[in-house]
Amino acid sequence: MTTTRIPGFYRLSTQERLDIVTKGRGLTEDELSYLSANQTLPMDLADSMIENVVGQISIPVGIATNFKINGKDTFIPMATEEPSVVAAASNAAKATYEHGGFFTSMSGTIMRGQIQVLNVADPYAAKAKIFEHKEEIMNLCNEKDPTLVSLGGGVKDLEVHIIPTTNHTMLVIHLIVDTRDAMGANAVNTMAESVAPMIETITGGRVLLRIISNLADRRLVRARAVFSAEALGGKEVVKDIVSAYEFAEFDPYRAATHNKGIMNGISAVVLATGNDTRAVEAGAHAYASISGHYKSLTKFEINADGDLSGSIELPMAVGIVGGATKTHPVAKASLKIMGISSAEELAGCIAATGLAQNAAGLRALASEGIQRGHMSLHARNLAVMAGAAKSDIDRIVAQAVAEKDLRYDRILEITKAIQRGE
Ligand SMILES: CC(C)(COP(=O)([O-])OP(=O)([O-])OC[C@H]1O[C@@H](n2cnc3c(N)ncnc32)[C@H](O)[C@@H]1OP(=O)([O-])[O-])[C@@H](O)C(=O)NCCC(=O)NCCSC(=O)C[C@@](C)(O)CC(=O)[O-]
Ligand SMILES: NC(=O)C1=CN([C@@H]2O[C@H](COP(=O)(O)OP(=O)(O)OC[C@H]3O[C@@H](n4cnc5c(N)ncnc54)[C@H](OP(=O)(O)O)[C@@H]3O)[C@@H](O)[C@H]2O)C=CC1
Repeated sequence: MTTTRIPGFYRLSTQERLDIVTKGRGLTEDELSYLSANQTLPMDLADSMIENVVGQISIPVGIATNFKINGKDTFIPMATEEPSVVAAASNAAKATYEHGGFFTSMSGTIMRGQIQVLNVADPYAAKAKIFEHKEEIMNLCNEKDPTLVSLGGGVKDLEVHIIPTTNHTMLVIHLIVDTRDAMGANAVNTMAESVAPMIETITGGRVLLRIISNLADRRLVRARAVFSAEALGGKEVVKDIVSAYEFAEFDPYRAATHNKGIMNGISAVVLATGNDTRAVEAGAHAYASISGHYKSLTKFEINADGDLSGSIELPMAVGIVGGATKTHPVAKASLKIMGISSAEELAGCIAATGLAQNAAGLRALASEGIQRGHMSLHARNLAVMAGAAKSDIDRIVAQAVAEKDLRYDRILEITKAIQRGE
């Protein structure tokens, strides 16, 4: 197994990095070409993915290093436009490596499909009738997806919720569906639509919406890791990181930013693997407020040795089949780079990345502040904006960092001075 603990990976050329990742992962010439040389999709493929296609936008894919997940060294592909995100994830993962890295678990691969029923005169009696017909309802749903059922998935149970609203009391039936290695929205929506007429006959009501819920609270992923106090800058920094976390736990204004930091990591891996970023983000934020109070998705504590003990828990509706996961060539290559063979394994890696990302952000915030690390990497973008030649970028950034002035105006001045030969 190739180690992911590769000091100075970021100082290598893109070709050297690609060679390391390819080694032992067996990427084919085609996969390599989509990842690096030929970065655009064939237009016919793009046109078959979404509607009204006129072009494509490329987002860089970086590899986060230093991740050991459930004992396995794992390269993490991250698709993001934001500088310092990949560096930060690698940095925090480095602090966990000697403590065994990240450990993950999953509550299952269960999604909920909701069927909204209106105009039911006697909702409690209708609820009882639904359960009398439970087997019939489940069988009809499962007939719609024999592949999923043959893989051990399909509808496993039903729930009936009675929801009083301003104008009506609604009956909402939940199909509890095991979607295995698929995210499952199409599979669940097909089932919910197909069973709607039967639900109307049983309840005497009118079915309106038939759709998956993105609050995937039966598809929870958990990850934990110990971050070395020494690597984080000492025991005082660890204490301050815990205080920073407590701020997010009790103040929604801070929690929104704290969780944004987590999603920097999560959405980047979700995107790199061709999964639905909106579905995961909606699930994460809904889960963060499930107690009625919007909170942190992570927890940070000080363990008995004085190191930082971090954990994360959130819904993770991602697949390795379905959606764009098998059609987008870079998504397929990303799964191969990670060495992933199940949706559950992918969810664990995504949660570990979110946890690392958050720990890195909090470490910076609780010590030197976010701007040094983030802005010194963002300064490269500013130099490009200022019209710098590629060969001048390192020099411009080094000068701005030395001056501790990373404003665009100053970078523009430095760029112009270098271009004048000064
Ligand atoms: C940026 C660093 C990592 C520098 O940190 P540093 O201490 O200067 O790094 P270092 O030179 O000591 O290197 C340590 C390790 O970091 C990695 N590393 C170091 N440099 C690079 C690089 N250029 N490219 C790739 N990887 C890099 C690399 O793994 C390296 O290990 P090594 O390879 O040497 O064994 C650090 O300052 C950091 O973690 N900052 C946090 C940045 C961050 O969180 N960015 C996210 C964007 S800001 C935001 O949106 C979220 C936020 C913060 O608002 C959320 C919140 O409020 O909670
Ligand atoms: N609210 C939301 O989040 C919504 C999201 N979406 C979109 O839905 C898409 C995801 O839906 P999804 O149902 O996952 O995609 P697909 O329908 O593309 O794939 C799921 C299907 O793949 C087949 N399959 C083959 N192997 C497996 C396996 N090992 N495990 C599970 N299924 C397998 C199954 O049956 P079979 O072979 O019979 O197809 C299954 O129904 C995403 O593109 C998402 O953006 C759509 C609507 C709403």
